[in-house]
Amino acid sequence: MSIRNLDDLLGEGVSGRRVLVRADLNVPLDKQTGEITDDGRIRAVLPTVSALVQAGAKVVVCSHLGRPKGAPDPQFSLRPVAGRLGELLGAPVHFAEDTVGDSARSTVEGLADGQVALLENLRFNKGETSKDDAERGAFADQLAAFGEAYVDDAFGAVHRKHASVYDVPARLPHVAGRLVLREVEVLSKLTGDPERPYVVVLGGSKVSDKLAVIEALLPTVDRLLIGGGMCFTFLKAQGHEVGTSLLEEEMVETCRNLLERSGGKIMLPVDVVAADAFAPDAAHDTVPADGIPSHRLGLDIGPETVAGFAAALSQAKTIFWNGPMGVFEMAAFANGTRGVAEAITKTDAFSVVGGGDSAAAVRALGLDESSFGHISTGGGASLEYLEGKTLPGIAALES
Ligand SMILES: Nc1ncnc2c1ncn2[C@@H]1O[C@H](COP(=O)(O)OP(=O)(O)O)[C@@H](O)[C@H]1O
Ligand SMILES: O=C(OP(=O)(O)O)[C@H](O)COP(=O)(O)O
Repeated sequence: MSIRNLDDLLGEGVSGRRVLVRADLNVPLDKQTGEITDDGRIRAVLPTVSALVQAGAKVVVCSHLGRPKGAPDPQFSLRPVAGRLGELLGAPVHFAEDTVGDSARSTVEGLADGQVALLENLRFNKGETSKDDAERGAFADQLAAFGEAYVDDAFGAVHRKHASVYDVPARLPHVAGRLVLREVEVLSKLTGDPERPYVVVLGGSKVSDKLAVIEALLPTVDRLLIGGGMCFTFLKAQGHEVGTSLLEEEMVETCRNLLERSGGKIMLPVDVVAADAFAPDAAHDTVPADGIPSHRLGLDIGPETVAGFAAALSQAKTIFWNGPMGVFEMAAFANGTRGVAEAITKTDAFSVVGGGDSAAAVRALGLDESSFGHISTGGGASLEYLEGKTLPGIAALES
């Protein structure tokens, strides 16, 4: 990568300088208690933050969490993340109650050398995600005022043309952090000439984001296995009823075209676990993929599908997996994700798992992380990288 990195910045000396770090601290939270259920993304940014602390910088960390709608929303506050980041760093993290307002200004001004602040959720501000260049730019001006240099370590968000990712680096000396550098190094192994068969597994719930990627990936992969919330739009495109499962009605036609042009590369579930409700204790059964009852929703792939996916994976020499196969957070619907993950660990393929929730699933299911070649912090970001797209966050670092 022909971009400057953290070592270049450290080499210039950062003692006493304010350094703005864009991190992806979008961690899963327990819906009831609000507690962090997986701190992998916080741990992933520690090498960068710790290096800056040790070098005596005043470190101002910013991130998004979830998808709030451009205004403060307490359920998406980064406050619990500040606590956890402080525990992991072994020093308190000063939390600003807003992102660019009075609290942020006084928190940043109060930082001593080697101290860390975390600003409140970037997406509490309309300017962060705005499609309007001027609106994004105005927010980027405010953010950039908090730093004398900018470090992008938010690999999970490099595919977003957002103010903190795309516009701030145009306003400050900028470098890639340790995580971004490592992710790009590993993923570039999959874009060159991956050893074949190359099998991609897709699931999760960000259906419309990821459907767009399939078209670009199809020519480069040998097999594409589709489960999770993704699969129902495809099953519908095959003419099956999907009950109340996750469905992108406006993408059904796109999926029909993809299936026609896929040359048989796409493998869909043959059975699914269909439940009465989106709840851990909901009544559920395994049903054929073409027989989902109208009042039920598919929350996992079934055992026959797992066996078929495992057989396809056993042949692979390169594997990329993004998106859980079911609602793994609920034990009743975790078997598909566990089955696919275990099948991946049994192969001798070079395997990459990408995505906040996919990585969290690997850990939550107690799988051995070292059985995978690489666990990426970005799902959508790694998919778009594999697509060969110029990612806004990377392009901004290059310029
Ligand atoms: N059949 C399904 N219906 C609804 N949600 C699902 C289904 N399968 C998986 N999910 C959900 O998808 C979420 C992860 O999706 P996504 O954000 O796309 O993955 P990642 O973060 O790994 O990129 C998980 O919270 C999981 O519960
Ligand atoms: O969780 C994320 O992406 P992922 O689910 O694709 O891994 C990133 O934090 C980006 O979040 P976004 O998809 O709301 O922009």
